[in-house]
Amino acid sequence: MVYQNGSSIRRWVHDTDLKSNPTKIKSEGSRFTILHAGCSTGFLDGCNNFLNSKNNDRDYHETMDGTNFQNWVVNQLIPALGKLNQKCVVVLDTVSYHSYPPSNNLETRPTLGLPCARGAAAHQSPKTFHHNGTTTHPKTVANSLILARKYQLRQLSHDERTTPEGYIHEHYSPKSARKLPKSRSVDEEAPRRCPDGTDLESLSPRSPVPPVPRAPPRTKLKFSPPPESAADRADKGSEGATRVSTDSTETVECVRARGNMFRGGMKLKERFILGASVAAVLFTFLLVVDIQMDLGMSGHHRLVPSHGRVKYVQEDAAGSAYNSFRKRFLQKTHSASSTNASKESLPIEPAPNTLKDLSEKPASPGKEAKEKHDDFGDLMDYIMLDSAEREKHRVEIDRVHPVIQKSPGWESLKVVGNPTIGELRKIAVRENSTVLEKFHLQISQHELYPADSELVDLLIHEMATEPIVHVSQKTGGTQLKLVIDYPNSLQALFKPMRFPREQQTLPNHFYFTDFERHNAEIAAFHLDRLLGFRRAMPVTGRLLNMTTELYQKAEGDLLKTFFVSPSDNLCFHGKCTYYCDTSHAICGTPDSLEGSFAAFLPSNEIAARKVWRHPWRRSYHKRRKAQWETEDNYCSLVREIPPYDQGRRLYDLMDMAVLDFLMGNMDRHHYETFRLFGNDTFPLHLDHGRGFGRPFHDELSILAPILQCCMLRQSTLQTLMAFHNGPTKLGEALSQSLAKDPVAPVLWEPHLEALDRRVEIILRGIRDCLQKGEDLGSETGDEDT
Ligand SMILES: Nc1ncnc2c1ncn2[C@@H]1O[C@H](COP(=O)(O)OP(=O)(O)OP(=O)(O)O)[C@@H](O)[C@H]1O
Ligand SMILES: [Mn+2]
Repeated sequence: MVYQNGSSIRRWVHDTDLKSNPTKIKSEGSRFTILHAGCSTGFLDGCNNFLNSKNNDRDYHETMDGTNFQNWVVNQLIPALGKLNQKCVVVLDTVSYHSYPPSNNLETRPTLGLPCARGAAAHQSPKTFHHNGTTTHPKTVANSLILARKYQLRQLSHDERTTPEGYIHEHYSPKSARKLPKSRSVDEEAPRRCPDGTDLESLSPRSPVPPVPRAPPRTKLKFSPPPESAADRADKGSEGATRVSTDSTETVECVRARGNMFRGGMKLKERFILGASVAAVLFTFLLVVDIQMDLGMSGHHRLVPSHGRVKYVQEDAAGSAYNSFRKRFLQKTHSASSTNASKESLPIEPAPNTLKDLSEKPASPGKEAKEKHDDFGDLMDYIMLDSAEREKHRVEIDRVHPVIQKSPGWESLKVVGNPTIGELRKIAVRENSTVLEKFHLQISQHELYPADSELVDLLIHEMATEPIVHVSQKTGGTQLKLVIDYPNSLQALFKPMRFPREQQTLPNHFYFTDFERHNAEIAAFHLDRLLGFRRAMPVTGRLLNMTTELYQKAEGDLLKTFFVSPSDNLCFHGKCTYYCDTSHAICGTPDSLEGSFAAFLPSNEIAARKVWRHPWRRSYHKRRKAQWETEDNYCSLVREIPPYDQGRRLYDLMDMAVLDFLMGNMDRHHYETFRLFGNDTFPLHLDHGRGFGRPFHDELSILAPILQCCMLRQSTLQTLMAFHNGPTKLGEALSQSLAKDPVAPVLWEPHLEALDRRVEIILRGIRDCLQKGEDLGSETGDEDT
């Protein structure tokens, strides 16, 4: 069936088309049913039959019925087959109108259309598919190729109707979806006979067809989780193929026995080969489609063959410091996490009247906090060792690389050999250079700004207070972002507030379907600075007057998307790949709107950026796992590949993992560096909108780089230890830093508490790495941790 305007419910979405909005098709238009026959050389001439549907209620039986089908067979198919001048096998599925007149009684139904084409399918029990969530329509279970294919298409299209944002665009009955087309076990019991009851054997005086080898009946096939592997699919496919060949064989026999329309002298072997090759071609097609659709959201990575076989995580895999830490961690915090889980179960916490109320509440996990403070003295001792002693320790524990590393000399490089953009581009700071220009020119190979930078505060102040002169939409990325122009070429990237601070990640949302939070962008900048990374552009919050500062400064397409909501709030939705429609509009109260303003990065002319795929990127597919989740020694693979094989980059990824773990950001798919600094430069910390979503849950998998590689930059470890041992804990420090922001309090209190808890978890992970080394003597094949 084809819909005039495409179907809003059933759609094939190509990988490259994933960003388009499947809900866009509002009206499907007329529906056409196309009847055709094809073979290895293409569609048969004169076999096309286009039926304009009588209704649009998705039940095509109003249009397509036994009469139409028989007319088509008699008037089009048979003459077309005749013209071929060779013997043919016709493969059909088991829908009711292939037998005429239609009858629900499968056993007694006369088969006037194509007498024997139904094969043994009629003996199987009916199966229920759900259409459109409302009607239930009984069909026979697929045992022919075409129905087997239909089944798989449904399975695929269900997956792919899920946008990268995870929304499913059709009501889909998981019950029916999870049922596999029944295996041949039913057929095997059924006598080999034609559907009208005639015994096939009795019809055929010749020796019976030799049994076709079949795949052994599958005991159980899993769908999700764990994800269906390529091997599963291959199995399933071969099963389908076998079934088809069997059916075709039976069909051929019936046809021959009756001397019916397909009388001919084609050898049985040829027929079998023909049937099997048709099945193989279709199966290959299905597999290709499956692979294409399941590719990630973007591009390929040298580490990951795009359609590489998905392996399952082996919990006890050798070399998996990450898994062992996770196990130990989960054991230790089992009781604590159950209380957290209950807090999490509410999508939105009953918000306290004000955030102040909340901070006055006694801290809930007090009991644990009162436990003896672990100062991680052992880690401190390790830090104190000189390199010779560390080397000794390293040899003692048979480790191939040090856990904690003074970064290869880059701290000293910061002073010497740390060129700035201004120096490399030979652009001097002028008297009348703007603050943002000055900021851009001082960005250096190793950091965005020095610890004592005055420009950062100036920049933040300007972005928060300067008048807005122009507003336009930023292209790129998936969410709505605005480019804000101020006087003196100051520019900022604006992300609007969409949800209240207390809004948590919805329990059933994936990280890639999580909300974007403007306050996370602000807090991430402050956190990055506190941790001494200085790899995030300065961000400030600001309360806008939507009428005067957005609406009046916007133009063109953006302007057209402004409207007044039923509650008289001013709203707009802009144009973007997702969430840019009326139902995802950004609304003021009535026209004040909060947002984050990030200082704009230097233009491409001054400092172009290179985009890198993050080696520990998640799969962005709800059932697929990424390679790092399944590969025992993933880190050693990464270590071999430039730029991770030398210099600072791998240590920088560990830092990024620290930052992301602290704020619970799982959305680190790519990162960017400035090209002009080469490879030995820092990755920019950009895009933190999905951080700070689950304050009661600590997502250990974000620490995978650190725990799999067992490495951390020493300066980062020292910073974490300093926050852990006080006097000022990280949560407190962040709270103080954020207090100056115009939209303070920026974070909901539980996020600040989470920070201190997470600092300790990182330290425990590092300790685990060091200690695990000592256990190595008793374990085999674990040298790499
Ligand atoms: N401060 C900035 N100044 C200029 N460009 C920026 C800035 N921050 C980000 N960008 C650019 O805009 C792109 C999109 O930004 P960002 O990743 O924050 O948005 P997003 O909608 O979350 O994107 P995605 O959906 O790809 O995660 C970035 O890849 C980056 O190249
Ligand atoms: Mn993003």
